[in-house]
Amino acid sequence: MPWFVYVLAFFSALGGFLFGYDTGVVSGAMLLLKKEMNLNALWQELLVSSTVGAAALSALAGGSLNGWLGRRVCILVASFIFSVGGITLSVAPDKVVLLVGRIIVGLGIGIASMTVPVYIAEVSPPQLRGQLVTINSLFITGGQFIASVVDGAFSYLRHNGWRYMLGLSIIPAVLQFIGFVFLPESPRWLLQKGRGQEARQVLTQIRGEQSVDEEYDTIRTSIEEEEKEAGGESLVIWRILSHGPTRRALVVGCGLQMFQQLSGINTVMYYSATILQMGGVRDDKQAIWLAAATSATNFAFTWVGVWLVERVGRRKLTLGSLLGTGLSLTLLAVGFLLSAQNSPPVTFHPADSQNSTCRLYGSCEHCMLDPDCGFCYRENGTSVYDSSCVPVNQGSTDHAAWGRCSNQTEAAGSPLWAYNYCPTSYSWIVLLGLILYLAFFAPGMGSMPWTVNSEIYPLWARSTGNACSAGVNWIFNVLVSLTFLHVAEFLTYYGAFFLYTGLVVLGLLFVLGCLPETQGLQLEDIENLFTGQLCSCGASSPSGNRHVHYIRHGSEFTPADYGAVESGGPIAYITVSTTGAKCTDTCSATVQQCYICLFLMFNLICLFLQLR
Ligand SMILES: O[C@H]1[C@H](O)[C@@H](O)[C@H](O)[C@@H](O)[C@H]1O
Repeated sequence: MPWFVYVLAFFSALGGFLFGYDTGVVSGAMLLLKKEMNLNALWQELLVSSTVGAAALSALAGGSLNGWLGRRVCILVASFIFSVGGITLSVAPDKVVLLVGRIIVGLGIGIASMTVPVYIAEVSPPQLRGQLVTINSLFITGGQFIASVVDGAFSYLRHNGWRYMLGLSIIPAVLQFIGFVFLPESPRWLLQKGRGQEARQVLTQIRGEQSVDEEYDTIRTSIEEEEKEAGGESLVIWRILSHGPTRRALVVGCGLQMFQQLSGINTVMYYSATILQMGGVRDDKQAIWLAAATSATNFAFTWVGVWLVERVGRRKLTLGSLLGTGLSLTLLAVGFLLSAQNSPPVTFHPADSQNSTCRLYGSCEHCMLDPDCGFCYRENGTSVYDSSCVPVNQGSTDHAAWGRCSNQTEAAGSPLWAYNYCPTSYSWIVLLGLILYLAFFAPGMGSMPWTVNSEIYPLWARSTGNACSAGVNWIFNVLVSLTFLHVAEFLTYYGAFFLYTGLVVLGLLFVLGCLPETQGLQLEDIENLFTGQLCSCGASSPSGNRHVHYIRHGSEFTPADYGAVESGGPIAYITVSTTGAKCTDTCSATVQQCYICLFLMFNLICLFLQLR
């Protein structure tokens, strides 16, 4: 395979790296920022979620930008925005400029997240496409990993450390910008815009020695057919919704992105430090480094996805991943449940706690679920004693508002402060669940939604389809990560993780019924997988869904006639048809499973509410 396609994949995947870096780096930067700029909870939330919110908006807008300006220009625009954002953040004199910088970076992330997979898919040969697009996911998790290491390294720099953390993203952004000044546009986009000559040149450049005539003709014919079929001047999104196969592809693409976020990946990523603290890691620095180990696990297992995607295919990889993710979430939930059931009681009621609500809680579990309270205790080996529930300091959650935990010292025998977690001896189950969760999630659900979305839409709908699905990903990202603490407050930690398990089960049914296998097919052939009913997609596979009819003078060939075809017998024509066979059976079974699942989830939630 010519090396040039790898160069293209590398430079475009730098967009994925920036996506991962900028979303990952903020947690460590926030630890320093909140002290240096005296940020209250609202400002901290604003600085974290403004980026994700801006990414959602720009991903949605990126669709028209992509169709209009092309993939290359969009990647150039995104890397320019990343550079401006990085510079703004690193020189920010106050929190308002910081907020502006975070919004600028978010705009870049949104455009990159929807353009890069499309560009890579369009320049890749079919047999390598899955692997090359999955490299983008590898760069996302790689960016998150490097961000956590940078966070760890600069956390020792009390003053201005955050400037380096946030500003370092300028390097890959500038590198990508310079690279794309010289790299070519997607040949498919060029052909769509009627720039056939340039498209042929680019294709020849990317494919090296190989002849490009066949590929060029396939793309051109399919664009001509698409134009006839999908024609009209109406809005692309409207054309997608009124054209059966693309509508189904959109449902599958958005559904996958939604379930990726609903399986709770970003609560696990953002709250890994809390989960690790439950595991007994109390030191801030140690927690930061262990959080780096969490993102390293996510990164390491994304490699497994890159390795497996062209071996087992997208469908099996996603199904296996969802199954493992569901089981690990159950383990996480059980770990939290056991910790809650064995939560240390409150044994000490300080005299000055009279008018605080914290004094009402009888155990650490209830105390830590209230964001205004924390648990102050002493420890003797594994047993907890002299424990109280007291208000947290509003300026920093590292201390109590008053009393023995308000002025912590490292001295032996001094009381310990736990905010957001409880000391427990079941934390190893939670840690094991966390590692297994990432090991199963990363290779499939972490990367396949991006990979599958880059290939399931016909060219005319590709930019808009990817914009919508990336937008859905970001919207659910905000929803899940912003609601986690409230969900945990209402359902407890174990309830929240049981809820994610239920959602993963729904995702499993969705993938089982709706995700076709796209491995090895030309981008132009994939639309055919969506011609049947939505729920029959799962029955399709590149070979399984194709029924070849050899027809001679109106009658079908028998296997005995096969030789006649090969020896040039009297064949009238051959049709290759894609079928949505067994739709009704699969469909009603899937619907039934969905109802049962919803019913079970409802029961589980009721049970937790009663348990509380
Ligand atoms: O595919 C990525 C990846 O799995 C990341 O770890 C996660 O933070 C993103 O939200 C997701 O889109």
